[in-house]
Amino acid sequence: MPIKESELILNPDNSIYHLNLKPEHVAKTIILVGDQDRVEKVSKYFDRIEFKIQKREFKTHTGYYKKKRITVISTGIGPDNIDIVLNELDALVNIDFGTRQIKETLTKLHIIRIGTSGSLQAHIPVDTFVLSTHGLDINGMLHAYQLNNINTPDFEQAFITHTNWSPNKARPIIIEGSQILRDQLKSEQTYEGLTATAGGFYGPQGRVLRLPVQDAQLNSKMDNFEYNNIRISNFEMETSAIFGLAKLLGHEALSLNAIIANRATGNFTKKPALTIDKLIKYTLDKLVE
Ligand SMILES: O=P(O)(O)O[C@H]1O[C@H](CO)[C@@H](O)[C@H]1O
Ligand SMILES: O=c1cc[nH]c(=O)[nH]1
Repeated sequence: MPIKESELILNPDNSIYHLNLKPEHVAKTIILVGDQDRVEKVSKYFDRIEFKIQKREFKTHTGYYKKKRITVISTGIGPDNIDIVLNELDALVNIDFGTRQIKETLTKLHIIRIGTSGSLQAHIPVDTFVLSTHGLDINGMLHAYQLNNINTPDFEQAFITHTNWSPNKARPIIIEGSQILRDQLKSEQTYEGLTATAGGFYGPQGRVLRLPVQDAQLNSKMDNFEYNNIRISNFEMETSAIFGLAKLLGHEALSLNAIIANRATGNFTKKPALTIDKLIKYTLDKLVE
């Protein structure tokens, strides 16, 4: 059965609804960034840019870095946007837009997030890089899908018990990132850890300006949680959603974050642009090693 027009939505030019891309516009290696202004900060290092487009917060540049074809796309902020970007990217490579049928031979994408994040550990200072071995999903988006054993129930239960997680909030889900990409992208320059992905920047990450949060102790409970020598390293808003959807759809995904805030010590970087630029260059060079 062809997928209905209301479900697989194509624009009049046959590009996919939000990303505005056609299948020939995407490389098999995808870099995802949150901020649309970060797309140029990646593609300025390309030897050649073959395609550029933007719709809403979703800006795409495809080009070549040292002979490797790479697409860089901005996702905007949050796991809800990751639902759009991952589903549309997968459709671009794995659904025939002419017949509206799933292709018989599926294409596996390599998806790498280059983000910014707040460290939860005093020993992971600002201006360092964290590579996420796992994503801790506390925002709930992935519960819309059949998780098909991609998660780790014992690890999740240990976290729920340790934090006395409120049953009124979405059940936490823990998903491992790609081992292939981890081996490719790690080095002595990267800290490794479990990255918590929240559905908001303030209350959902324990920040208090004027509104009290449901559990004022949650961040300190998170920073001393440990399971099989894995600790929660950092907070941001996309990684677990990328890991979950990539795994369900059969893609490899990893996440690298520049640490711009340290929540344990309360400080914020004085040089966010420089640190992000270093992470971009680090990632591009690792991808072509
Ligand atoms: O800098 P990006 O990649 O957007 O990532 C982080 O910054 C945003 C919040 O300021 C969230 O998207 C968070 O995940
Ligand atoms: O603390 C932080 C810093 C960047 N992005 C986040 O989501 N949280």
